[in-house]
Amino acid sequence: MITGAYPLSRARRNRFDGFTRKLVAETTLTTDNLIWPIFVCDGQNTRTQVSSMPGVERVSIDLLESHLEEAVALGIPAVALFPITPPDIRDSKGREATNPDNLMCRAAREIKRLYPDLGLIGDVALDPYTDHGHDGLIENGYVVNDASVEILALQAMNQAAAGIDIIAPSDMMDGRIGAIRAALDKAGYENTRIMSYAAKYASAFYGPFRDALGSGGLLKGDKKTYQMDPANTDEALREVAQDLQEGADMVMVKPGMPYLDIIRRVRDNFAVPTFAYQVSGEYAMLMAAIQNGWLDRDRAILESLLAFRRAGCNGVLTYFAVEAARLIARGA
Ligand SMILES: NCc1[nH]cc(CCC(=O)O)c1CC(=O)O
Ligand SMILES: [Mg+2]
Repeated sequence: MITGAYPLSRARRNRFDGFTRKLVAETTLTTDNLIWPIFVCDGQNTRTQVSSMPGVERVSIDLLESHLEEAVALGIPAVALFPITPPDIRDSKGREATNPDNLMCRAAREIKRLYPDLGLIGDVALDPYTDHGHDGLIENGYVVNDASVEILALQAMNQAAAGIDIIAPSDMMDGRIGAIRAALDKAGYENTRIMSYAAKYASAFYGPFRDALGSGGLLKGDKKTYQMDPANTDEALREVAQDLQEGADMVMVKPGMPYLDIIRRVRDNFAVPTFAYQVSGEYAMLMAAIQNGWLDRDRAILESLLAFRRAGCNGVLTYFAVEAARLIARGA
């Protein structure tokens, strides 16, 4: 550490001009760091807006080619798929999750056909498929662990068979990473990666996502018996340690911006590929201020994403992915 006293040391010298600022920058945000979550819906030529997420759309499979074209051209490495299951297909056990022709699998096969080099991340949890909106099975009003894990492993295999490259369990059941890893390996999918939502908090910031999926109105109660308490930080390290031990290749912290401290601790303690999800509520919050003219759009987007890199993330799942990639391409 240089401690030379003023006036010999002037911190502002390295901020004097643009090229010097670039030379001394400690972190960068590139398009390689961006993962784009997309919502896929049933039907033909169907495109609907998510009202609480201005600019975010649900699109039917036949529109995926044009929907993804720019993202692919800009070099976004991967997309995360979220299916909108029609209410009449949901049931108490989330059976649709294991249907090889469900929306997620059909979308995955189509995207692989159209864009074979685009990485596909599949969310594993039962909430898009259950009529109660929970991520697992319910017995006597409680989301049960081990029986849920059995179905989640089948769901993961179903996705791997459809061409999903990275399985991303977001359910927060105990032991699901080990069960999924064992099931994948046994079925010959030993190179299918697992990005674990290892430290996922019971957060108010998922509200707009649940609107997008149509699971918000269905959800009975809350997810506090399986998602983490926002008060906790040591517990996040134990969750990550366990998932790594069970075979996770990458870990995720979620939500993002209110949990940058967790990201930094995970990075420092484990030095493994670490991701964060800038969730729907964060997007809604930023967009609301941007639309009001209260924040400068381009700068707010890029600064919010750079913060994840500074906190130690390899990459970020963000609804701003395409917008950010455009800005990066322009050299903003
Ligand atoms: N397994 C559900 C899931 N997967 C991703 C999100 C939230 C993503 C977002 O808010 O953008 C959620 C919501 C929840 O746990 O209720
Ligand atoms: Mg866990």
